[in-house]
Amino acid sequence: MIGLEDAIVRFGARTIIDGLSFSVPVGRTLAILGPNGRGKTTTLKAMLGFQRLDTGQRIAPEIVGYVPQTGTSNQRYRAIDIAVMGRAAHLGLFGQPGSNDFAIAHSALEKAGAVRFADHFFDRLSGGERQLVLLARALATGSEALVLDEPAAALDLHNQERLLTLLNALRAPRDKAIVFTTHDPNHALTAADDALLMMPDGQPPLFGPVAETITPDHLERLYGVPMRVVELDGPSGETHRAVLPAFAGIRAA
Ligand SMILES: Nc1ncnc2c1ncn2[C@@H]1O[C@H](COP(=O)(O)OP(=O)(O)OP(=O)(O)O)[C@@H](O)[C@H]1O
Repeated sequence: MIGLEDAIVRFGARTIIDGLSFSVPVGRTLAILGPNGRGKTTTLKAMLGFQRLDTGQRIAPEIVGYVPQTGTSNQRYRAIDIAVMGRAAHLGLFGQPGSNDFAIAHSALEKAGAVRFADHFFDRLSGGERQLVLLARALATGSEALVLDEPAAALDLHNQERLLTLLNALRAPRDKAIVFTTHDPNHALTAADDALLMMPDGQPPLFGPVAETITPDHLERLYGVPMRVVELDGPSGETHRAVLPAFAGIRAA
């Protein structure tokens, strides 16, 4: 289980998180959505214990797999070395990773679809490739909780589809609590059970199953953009619901 209970976070005079409560049990996936600067990353950091709470409590297991937003790195580590860092919490203060830790890291790179650049230097990888390596590091922790900050942000459409397939593969055994942030409501519809909508202008957040939270009305309030629902045929004939901003229909000048 991972989440927050009555959490308040203030930066100076600004209250970014105001009495937020939600929890994600093992077996469920939560998508967090909200406008830029609303507090999604701050919420993840609060859950991870990287951000101090003014009041309230974090709920989290001792080890959490965390995939931060991709940053740059000038450290000359290979992808496999980054993945094996996920084992750090199991090694003790001066412990060195052994062959078992490297085997776990290698298998995590395989799961994340990043094994082909296991021996490449991290700082030479593209933003999307780095994100896959950081996902492997999170998987290598073996934690029952996985927290991903905008995992699709640097990915092209093909790799977004791969990431969503991967998130669903991680979700399928129902043995992890998974939390990810996204700016695309369709990612929530595709790969999450629940959604937390961090509404603007001091409005209370909405938390619940995606079928009840990812609706045009709520999304219009969330982003201030008119939204439409479209029904799409899936590969095996089933119907999928997708949401589109109305600007997707704007005629080009
Ligand atoms: N350590 C800090 N000190 C002061 N202000 C901060 C700090 N960290 C974040 N903020 C501010 O808190 C607000 C929320 O930031 P946060 O990164 O959580 O937003 P976000 O919803 O993840 O945004 P985005 O969608 O743009 O990534 C922003 O206005 C940010 O500038």
